[in-house]
Amino acid sequence: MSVVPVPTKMTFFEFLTPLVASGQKTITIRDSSESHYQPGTIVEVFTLETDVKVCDIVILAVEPLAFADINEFHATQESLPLDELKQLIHKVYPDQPRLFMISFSLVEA
Ligand SMILES: CC(=O)Nc1ccn([C@H]2C[C@H](O)[C@@H](CO)O2)c(=O)n1
Repeated sequence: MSVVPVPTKMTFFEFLTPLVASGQKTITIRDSSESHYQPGTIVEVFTLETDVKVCDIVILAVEPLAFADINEFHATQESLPLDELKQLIHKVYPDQPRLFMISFSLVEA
C-alpha cells in the first residue's frame, strides 16, 4: 500500500498570491494529484513561478467538485469572475472533470 505524505506547501500563480495573502481568496480548485491536503494542517504558500514564500494558510476542508458544478459561489470564494476561473481551470487541468475544492483560511503573520 502506498502512503501519500501530507503536503505542507502549496503554490499559486504569482498574479493570484495577493488575493491569498489578503485573505480574499479562500478556496482553490485542484486535481487529484494536489488533493492530499489535510484539514487542520498549516501550509506554506509559494509563488509557482519564482518559489517565493507568500504566507501561511490553514486547510479547512478538501471536497470533490466536478468541473461542471463550478458556479458563482466558487468564483466568489476564489475572488475571480466565473468565466475567468473556469477558463483558468480548464487551461491548468484540461479534460479533468473530477476536481477537488480545497478550503483554507489565512494565518495572520
Ligand atoms: C501547480 C500550481 O500552482 N497550480 C495551480 C493551480 C491552480 N491555481 C489557481 C488558479 C485558480 O485561481 C484556482 C483554481 O483552482 O487556483 C494556481 O494558482 N496554481
